[in-house]
Amino acid sequence: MERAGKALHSWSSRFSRRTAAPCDEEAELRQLEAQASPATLEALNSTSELPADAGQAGVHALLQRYLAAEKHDVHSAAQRLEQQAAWRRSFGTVSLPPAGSAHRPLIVVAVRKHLPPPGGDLSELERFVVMVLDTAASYCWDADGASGHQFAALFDLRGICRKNLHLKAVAIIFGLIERRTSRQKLKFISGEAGRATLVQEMGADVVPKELGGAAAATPIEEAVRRLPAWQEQQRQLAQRQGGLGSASLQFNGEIVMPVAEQQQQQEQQRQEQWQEQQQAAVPAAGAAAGLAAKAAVQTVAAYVPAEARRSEGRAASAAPAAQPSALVIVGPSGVGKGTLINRLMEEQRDRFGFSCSHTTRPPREGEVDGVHYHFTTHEKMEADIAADKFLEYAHVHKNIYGTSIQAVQDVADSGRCCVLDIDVQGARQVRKAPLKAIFVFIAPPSLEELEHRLRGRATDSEEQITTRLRNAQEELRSVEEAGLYDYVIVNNDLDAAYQHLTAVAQRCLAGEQQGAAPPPEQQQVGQPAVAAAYGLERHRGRVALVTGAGSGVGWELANTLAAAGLRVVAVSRSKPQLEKLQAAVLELGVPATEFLPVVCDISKAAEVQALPRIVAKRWPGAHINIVVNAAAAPPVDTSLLSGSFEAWAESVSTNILGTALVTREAVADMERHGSWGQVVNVACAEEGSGMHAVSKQAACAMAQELRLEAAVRGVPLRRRQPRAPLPQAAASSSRQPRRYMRKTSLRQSSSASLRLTVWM
Ligand SMILES: Nc1nc2c(ncn2[C@@H]2O[C@H](COP(=O)(O)OP(=O)(O)O)[C@@H](O)[C@H]2O)c(=O)[nH]1
Ligand SMILES: Nc1ncnc2c1ncn2[C@@H]1O[C@H](COP(=O)(O)OP(=O)(O)O)[C@@H](O)[C@H]1O
Repeated sequence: MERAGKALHSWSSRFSRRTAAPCDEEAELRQLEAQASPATLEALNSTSELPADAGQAGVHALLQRYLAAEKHDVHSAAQRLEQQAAWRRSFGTVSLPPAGSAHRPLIVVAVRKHLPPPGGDLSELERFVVMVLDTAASYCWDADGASGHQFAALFDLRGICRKNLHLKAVAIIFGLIERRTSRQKLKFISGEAGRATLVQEMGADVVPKELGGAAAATPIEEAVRRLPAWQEQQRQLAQRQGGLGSASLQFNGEIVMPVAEQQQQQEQQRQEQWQEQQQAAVPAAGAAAGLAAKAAVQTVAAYVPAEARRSEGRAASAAPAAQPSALVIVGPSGVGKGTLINRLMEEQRDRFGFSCSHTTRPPREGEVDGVHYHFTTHEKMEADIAADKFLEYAHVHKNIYGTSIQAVQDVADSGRCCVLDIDVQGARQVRKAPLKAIFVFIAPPSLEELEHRLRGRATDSEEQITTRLRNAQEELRSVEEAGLYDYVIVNNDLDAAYQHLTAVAQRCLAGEQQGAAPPPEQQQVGQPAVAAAYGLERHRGRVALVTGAGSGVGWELANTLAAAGLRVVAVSRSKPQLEKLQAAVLELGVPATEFLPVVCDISKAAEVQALPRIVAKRWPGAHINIVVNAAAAPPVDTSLLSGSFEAWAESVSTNILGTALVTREAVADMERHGSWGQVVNVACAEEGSGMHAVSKQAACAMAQELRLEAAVRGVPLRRRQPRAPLPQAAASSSRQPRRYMRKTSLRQSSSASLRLTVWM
């Protein structure tokens, strides 16, 4: 409050210094207030332009700003004020779910051409988006976790097209969203199917009518005023219903974005066509070498994503378009997993099949062998485990439980989505296995309620209940494990929990896979001697993305890295060049599964953003480890005095912006996976002339900026000399190899979730 007051004071005093002639401010203010509509004045109280708690003084300071902007013409200031207010009202809506609904409130921001108000400045837009996100965030991280409210923000981009695109405004919005949300929480929705998913996931009572729901939406500014009362009402309701007992169960909300459909579809189609061609071209013999040779991989092959199966030499046509992902349900005993799963099975038996586990625990009354469990003995189970028959197994509540590979295979063979009910230890193992799956943790509203349900079920002895409750506390803590679960569903109201579960289950049917599975064990390929020659041994099996791979240094580096046994993503605008490179790489004996050529224009954000997805699709569980920025526009016609504007623009957009885009997306991919990596910028400050030289100097300066930004994020910097010069192959290009690289390393000091090395 005090800080807000000070900020306001300094802001308004700055303003008063800028005011031209002294005038009767009081009288002007009164006139302006008289001319403005009461609704507009009322809305100013909660405007995002003011620091919180700015009060009446803040509103007056704001009105003074309008007066100053209109050179103290009260009538114009009033008009401008109304214009701004109308713009703000049109900006978006909030729909608050009715009391007792399990759905989260939805903020819908309509992104349109007139994003900034007529003549308005972009900083207001920035403040507005911040307010929307902050409102969403503050409710996501609800202080005591009692109400468990989560907001979702939906940025409706359907009104945007090439003709009316206000690029800077959209860039501001995306920048702010990216900084304030984890990408896992960001979803892109498009088309009719997307809309249906939106209604299903968010609930018809919060999705506005125009998006297919049934909610009446309120303008954002008005809803913001109603929020405290609404939240209080929900909190009281939650308290009456028992509340969410464990603070550890808080998790944040999601940002949902419908994107300009056409653009997304085109981009997707282009990438998919290319990928299809590449995958069809994979020769069977070489491909098999690239697959993990674990028993589980071969046996649950139906779950290995289609592209990997194709590369095993099976007929592509034999595989359905989207193999469902498995649905892994985890949660403490008595939370309601069985109840939820049974309902899913009853309602959608033709789509979902239960993986019947093995257990050494004796059957409960009514349990049927081969239906609820395969009941077995310790000896038999241990022998089967030793014989590698299990995908996972664990000692739970003093018994052994396990999922046999056969159980999953049986369901997969029937073409249905396989549902697993397993404990936390089992979930960790399945995460590491190459099984395409979505992981859901079912949480109780409170430990008391859990105990109540366990006793109410009347299937366990007092001793068993005590063991199960003790274990439950440990199991609940697993919710915080990074990358373990994709969704947490609190089973308070059974119908609401079931509705959430079915929404997730639909994603399984669509073959979606989420989360950050660690890379499966990889068979080492490539030539150890090549790797050793360039000091690349420790990078073998890692994913290196090389831009500018169609020619020159990029070509040579892609070639060499692939030969050394790295998985190479070769990026170029030229498909014919990539085809030639692919042929050359395969000739070196590199398995086709380890080389992924991608046609991509690195100066186009949408295309670059697709790269991590393409990598994950080709190598499930893997992500970009190394990025080599070797792309550069041709240094032709770039003279500063006589060159063409088009050539300058190409130099800047490829050499500077493209390099920055690829770096940002690659580092984000590393960060998402809590992993370390390298960024290699192939640049030399003294290279070329004209705009080309300027762009290369800028690429060098980028290293310094990267270090600064990384330092701000708490990633300390350490300079290091390169251990090895550029691969010899690169030396064959016209430049001296050593001058291409200056290497700097960034390391996180403690609890390293991100270690980043920058080479320049
Ligand atoms: N790891 C693993 N856990 C399992 C498997 N089958 C069941 N479980 C877990 O074992 C725990 C005890 O299951 P159960 O004896 O049926 O008791 P309930 O959960 O209280 O109904 C639960 O957490 C189950 O999710 C399995 O195949 N593997
Ligand atoms: N949302 C809920 N509200 C109240 N009781 C529930 C709810 N969900 C499940 N139950 C009850 O809790 C008990 C335990 O459920 P169960 O499905 O056996 O749990 P789990 O399979 O996770 O051990 C059952 O008696 C079930 O009817």
